Formats: sequence, structure tokens, C-alpha cells
Amino acid sequence: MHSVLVLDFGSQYTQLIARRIREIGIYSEIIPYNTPLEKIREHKPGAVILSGGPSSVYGESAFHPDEGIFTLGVPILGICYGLQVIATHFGGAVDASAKQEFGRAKIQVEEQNGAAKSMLFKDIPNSDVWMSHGDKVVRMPEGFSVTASSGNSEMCAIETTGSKAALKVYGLQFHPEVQHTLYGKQLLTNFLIDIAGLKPDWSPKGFIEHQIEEIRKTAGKETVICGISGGVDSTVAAVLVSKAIGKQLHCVFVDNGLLRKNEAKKVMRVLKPLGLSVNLVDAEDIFLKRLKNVASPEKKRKIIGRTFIHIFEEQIHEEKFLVQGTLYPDVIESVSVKGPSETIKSHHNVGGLPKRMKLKLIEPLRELFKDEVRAVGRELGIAEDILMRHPFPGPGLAVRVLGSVNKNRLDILRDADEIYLEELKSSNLYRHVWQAFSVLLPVQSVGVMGDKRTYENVLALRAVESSDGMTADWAHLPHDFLSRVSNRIINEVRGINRVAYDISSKPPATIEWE
Ligand SMILES: Nc1ncnc2c1ncn2[C@@H]1O[C@H](COP(=O)(O)OP(=O)(O)OP(=O)(O)O)[C@@H](O)[C@H]1O
Ligand SMILES: O=c1[nH]c(=O)c2[nH+]cn([C@@H]3O[C@H](COP(=O)(O)O)[C@@H](O)[C@H]3O)c2[nH]1
Ligand SMILES: NC(=O)CC[C@H](N)C(=O)O
Ligand SMILES: [Mg+2]
Repeated sequence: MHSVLVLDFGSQYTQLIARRIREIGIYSEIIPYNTPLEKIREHKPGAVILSGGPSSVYGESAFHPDEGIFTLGVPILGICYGLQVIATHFGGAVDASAKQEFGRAKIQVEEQNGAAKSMLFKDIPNSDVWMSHGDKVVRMPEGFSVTASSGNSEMCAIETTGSKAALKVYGLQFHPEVQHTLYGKQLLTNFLIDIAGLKPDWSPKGFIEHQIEEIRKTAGKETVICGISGGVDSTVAAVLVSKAIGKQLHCVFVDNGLLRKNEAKKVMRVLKPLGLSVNLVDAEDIFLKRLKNVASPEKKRKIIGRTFIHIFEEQIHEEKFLVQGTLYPDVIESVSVKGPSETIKSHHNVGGLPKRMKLKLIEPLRELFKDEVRAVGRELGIAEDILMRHPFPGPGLAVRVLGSVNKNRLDILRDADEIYLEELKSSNLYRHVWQAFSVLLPVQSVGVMGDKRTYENVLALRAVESSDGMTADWAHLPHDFLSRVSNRIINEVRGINRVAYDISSKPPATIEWE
């Protein structure tokens, strides 16, 4: 199976390029813009795409690829900054444009004999495209011709022609990967299928078959351990590995006392039909003991992370491999040219584990996006209830009971959260939001219940819409729904006399409160 390599020059849209290619049914991977030619060759790419990027090709700190890519012998498509890289490499010139162009523009497709001159524009009329640039090609590179133009960029689409035609190098000033470019997907399809001759053969079924083979090769006869949370990623990873090596896989589910109401039991019940061997470890006491009187969010997160590792280590006997449900967005973050960003919160992670214990990793989902993981899960026969679950953070309710955590406060939160989730499901709203949960505030307020003064806790409800958890907006849940949930919680949960709804987006807030 050939893949498409996307060289990342730091565009905000790089992930989107990979995403669109996957939607066409072709495998794609993102690699840093400066990956050496030998490394690129190892991927055996069927086509290469150069992404956009914030720098200017003529600037001192411009990003340049290994020039050897132009000798790979596969079609190359440069988008925006990628086009500008191509233009300068082949002897053209790029300069700051008098007029910057952000947003919608209309392209004029060059015609020949009543059809588009370029195969890239097959079945694409003059139409709206999305632009985001301040530089433009001001002198054509040699051996190229213009295939489309826009009001502001006469050389909006160019490609090799004549004696250079066989090189199949294409450049676009606009962004075909964004939804606002009406025929963007058609253009990418033309490039990948008609020009590069790739086959759209990515399917969950093919993926599963391929991974099963790979996992068998990697694991051999060794035993393998997997931390399972009942969440989407670890469940799909575990079922896939178990399909490959059956009884060699041992799963560990840690009840850290920070799970939702009856979650340990529920998770064990839903995992049962999947035929996995799951060891439930009751570690509530140790987690709560270590968290006692700790109020700082970062301290809590670190204690939980460490305790997870500690419990996990006790469960490892002769295993040589560790299964992780790492997804593609996790991988991309570590290769992006943007480099490491500031730590906003320390995500609990089993990631520290392998080095310390010399466990080797099996990460069958590391090339997938979340919705693709769900599609693979569906193909594996995993129930929709598991696949459509909202993400749940490893530190669980410890980051939703603000301030210091104890069993009493956790129980109050569990009771309230159960009502909220129950109502979301029965009102058919659960699937329409990315994530919803309750937060117990370290604040008391005065109320009056049955003529009596109360002085009790405040609970916040949170629901967000998001596509990847990186940015989010608060969900505009119907007022009568919120009012019903609030009534039920105040009436049914002892210890809460006031409910608030969180109307902050991310950024500047985050999804979780701690
Ligand atoms: N209670 C737990 N017991 C054992 N392992 C856990 C537990 N919670 C988290 N993990 C491990 O940490 C990893 C990361 O957790 P994370 O919440 O990101 O993924 P997930 O739970 O598999 O899926 P989702 O994002 O849908 O919640 C899991 O894949 C799992 O291996
Ligand atoms: O596995 C996890 N371990 C963690 O430590 C963690 N912290 C936050 N989250 C989840 O990540 C998404 C983004 O959350 P934030 O906006 O709060 O950073 C949201 O979906 C959060 O629920 C975590 N997931
Ligand atoms: N989006 C881009 O790739 C921008 C490329 C370049 N920095 C410009 O402004 O033209
Ligand atoms: Mg989880």
C-alpha cells in the first residue's frame, strides 16, 4: 500500500490535508519539512505534498526541504508556501505582494479544447477557493505553465510542462484542503488518483487485516499487557490486539476511585462480550490516600500519573510488550515544526512507562484519527455504546472535584453527574456534544429548601462542541433541558443547592476545569 507524504512547513492546515487524503481512501502521513531524502524514500511514497507555512521563501529563516525530493520520481503538489518553494527551486521568483489575500477568491481555470488544460482541474469549473497568503509568485519558473489564475495571483496554479512534464510537479496558491474551496476534494482526488495513479484502498477492514499480521509478527509468542479504561482508544486497541494474539494479551483496568458512578462494574460488563481477559485492580484506597489534602491541580495530576505507573508495575510479570491506544493527533503533535508548546496541564499518561521498564510498544492506532478508530471499532463488532462514549480523562473525577478530593465529595459529584448524563441520553443530546460532565466547585452558597436555610455546594455543568478537543465552544443546550437537570440535581443530590452552566469556550478556558 502506497502512502502520500505531507511535508509539514508549519501550516495550520497540515492535519486537514492528511485528513482529506484519508477521506479519499488513501493513506497519508505527515513528516517534518526537513526530513532527509533517505528517510523519505523509506516510506515509499506514491506522491508528496508540500504544505503551506508561515515563513517567506526569501526570508533568512525560511524552511527548505531536502532538494532531492524533486528527484524522487513521484508527483509533487505544493500548496501555498509549498508552491513558493517549488517556484524558487525551479528558478522562478517569489516576492511580498502589494495586496495580501485572506479568504475567498475566485479562480479562472485555463482551458484547452473545451476542457481544463490541466488534469489537476478535471471537472472543476471557475469557482471559489480559499486563500491565505501575503507573498506570491512574480516570475514563472522555467518549464512551467499557468493552469489557473485569480484576481490577485496570475500564477495561482502552475505545473511542469514540455520537456519537464514528466516531473509532474504542481503548485497551488490556494488551499484545496479547506472546506471553503468548493472543488478542493475533487482537485486532491484528481491529483492522487488520476495523476499519481494511487488506489483508494484504505478501509477499516483492510486496516484490521494488515494490523493483525503486523501485531503477530511483532509479538511472536510473547505476552502483552494493555491498560484498559473502557474508553474508545484503549478498547479498540485491545480488541484488535486480542484478535491477533488471543490469550497472549492481558488487560488491566485500574479502579482508581476516581471513576463515575458504578463505572468499574459497567465497564467490566460491557467489556465482557468482547472476550478480553481483563484484570480489575481495586486501587481506590491508595489513590485517595495519596490525594488527601492536595489541592493544586498540577500536584494532583502528577500524583495520579505516578500512582498509575506504580499500580501498573505491580501487574507486570513476564510481559514484553505494552499496548497503547495512541492516535495520530498525538503523534503529529510531536513532529510538528511548531515545536514543543507550553505545558498547560500535565496529562496523565502511561507514556513514561516503556523506557523505565523496557517494555516495547504496540500502538496499532497510531496512524488513525478518532473517527477512523471508531470505524475500525465498528468493523471489529464493538458496541456503539462504547464507541460513541465521550472522552474521559485518566485523572477522572479528581480534576472535576476542584481543590482537595475525598470520597464524600467524589460521591456527591458522582450522583449529580449521573443525573446529567442520564438526562442527556434520554433527551438524545449525548451524541450531539463532544463531551459533557459536572464539576463540583469548592464554593458554598446559601439557599432555602423547605423553609430551611441551606449552606451547600455549587455544581457547574459543562458541555462542549469540538472536533478534536484542541478548541471548543460551549454547547447551547436547550433551556428547558438545563432547567430539568438543575431541578433534579438540587432535589435528588444531598449537598448541592445551586447549579451553574459553564459558558466559556476553549481558548481562553480549557475543557476540564483543572
Ligand atoms: N482506569 C484505567 N485503567 C487502566 N488504564 C487506563 C485507565 N485510564 C486510562 N488508562 C490508560 O491510559 C490511556 C490514555 O487514556 P485516554 O483517556 O487518553 O484514552 P482512552 O481512555 O482509551 O480513550 P478515551 O479518550 O475515549 O477516553 C488509555 O488508553 C489506557 O491505556
Ligand atoms: O487522557 C487524558 N488525560 C488527561 O490527563 C487529560 N486532561 C484532559 N483530558 C481531556 O483532553 C481534552 C482536552 O482537555 P483540556 O481542554 O481540559 O485540556 C478533554 O477531552 C479532556 O477531558 C485528558 N485526557
Ligand atoms: N499560507 C501560506 O502557506 C503562506 C505562505 C507565505 N508565508 C505567504 O504569506 O505567502
Ligand atoms: Mg479515557
